[in-house]
Amino acid sequence: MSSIIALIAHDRKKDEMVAFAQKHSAILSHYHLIATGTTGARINQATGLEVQLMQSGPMGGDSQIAAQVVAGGVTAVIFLIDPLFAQPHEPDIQALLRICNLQQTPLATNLATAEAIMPSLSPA
Ligand SMILES: O=C(CO)COP(=O)(O)O
Repeated sequence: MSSIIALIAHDRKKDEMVAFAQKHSAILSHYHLIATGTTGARINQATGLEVQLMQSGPMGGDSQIAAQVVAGGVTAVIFLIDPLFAQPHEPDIQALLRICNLQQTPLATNLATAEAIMPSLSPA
């Protein structure tokens, strides 16, 4: 049974992610949440939601989430990407995007898409 949601946000998107998690905390609370380190800590502080923390993105957190997608059980990845800022770990980011596409895992890389897929994640 798929029951994991992964949450990731680049630095200049973290406030957006926190607001998103607050808005949708009722839905998110039904899932096992995993997140890159800093994003997950911010979400936990702001919402009280339990979040399994991976490494920070630049330290391999995106790769850990990619491995979880391969392992199975990830219902969706919400990854708020900063399109205006180069990341030192760009290869890891591209690998995560590729793995999601390979595995047919729903992947939102901007807030508009994240909002659009949330109704489909609402538990019956
Ligand atoms: O860099 C990231 C994703 O590529 C996010 O990592 P943090 O949540 O640790 O800042």
